[in-house]
Amino acid sequence: MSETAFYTKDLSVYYGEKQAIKKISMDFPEKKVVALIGPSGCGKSTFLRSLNRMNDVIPGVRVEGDIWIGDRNVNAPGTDVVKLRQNIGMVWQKPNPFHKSIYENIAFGPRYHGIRGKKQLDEIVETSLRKTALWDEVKDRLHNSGLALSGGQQQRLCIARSLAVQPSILLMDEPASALDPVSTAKIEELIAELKQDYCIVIVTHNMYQAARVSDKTGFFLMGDLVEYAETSKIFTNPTQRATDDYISGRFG
Ligand SMILES: Nc1ncnc2c1ncn2[C@@H]1O[C@H](COP(=O)(O)OP(=O)(O)OP(=O)(O)O)[C@@H](O)[C@H]1O
Repeated sequence: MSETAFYTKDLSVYYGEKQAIKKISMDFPEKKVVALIGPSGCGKSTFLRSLNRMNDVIPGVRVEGDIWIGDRNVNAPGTDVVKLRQNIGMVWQKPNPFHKSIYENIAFGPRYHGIRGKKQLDEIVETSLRKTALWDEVKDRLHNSGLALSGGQQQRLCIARSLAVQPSILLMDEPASALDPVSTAKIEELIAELKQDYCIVIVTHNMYQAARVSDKTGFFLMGDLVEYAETSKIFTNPTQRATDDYISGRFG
């Protein structure tokens, strides 16, 4: 049995009057991958973004309920959101490196959090790039722009950038949907490696991908969490009719 990395309790998210997430309670184990699946508009991304308070920046959003990491409630008013996002990293659908060198993309976060020594920053850059299997591909051009990399490399750079500030949880919103099949396979391999050290939550439209990379899967429908179980169970023997209909392609 894994320890719980964090969990939500009755988490609801509203856009104005519209309730997009309905009282979701869900636990996320350490060193496991959890996939969030469901048809377009069911609330997967809204739920994911609420986990590190990214929804705070969207006007008109209201959040109710709790997110607990140990004995700290992410939604408590006194939460330091910068520290929170250091601990809960985020990778978006489209790779979004800074308009900076490969080195600076990685060093930016640690420097922001107070690390100044060149030797230490060099080490963080190398370790982060090694963790995302990019080091050998870029070690001779660390001072070239991150934007000169291929799409797949840019996405791995963005993952490396998240890792550089030593998170314990990584949120990934369709991290491979903008990539070609070879780059997608590399991201999936990387997820399998990274889960040795991190709790990973991934939103994906691709059910094969959910089945390949995740240990647990949650099926969302119209803001509800319909079913949440081991991935093998969800894909072979779901208990809910709606889950069965979705995974067998009868809707969505
Ligand atoms: N900024 C916003 N303002 C108002 N409503 C929004 C906003 N973002 C999302 N919604 C609505 O909230 C609901 C959930 O959207 P969300 O993007 O979380 O779903 P999703 O399952 O991630 O969809 P997709 O798979 O298409 O990305 C949808 O009805 C959507 O229209």
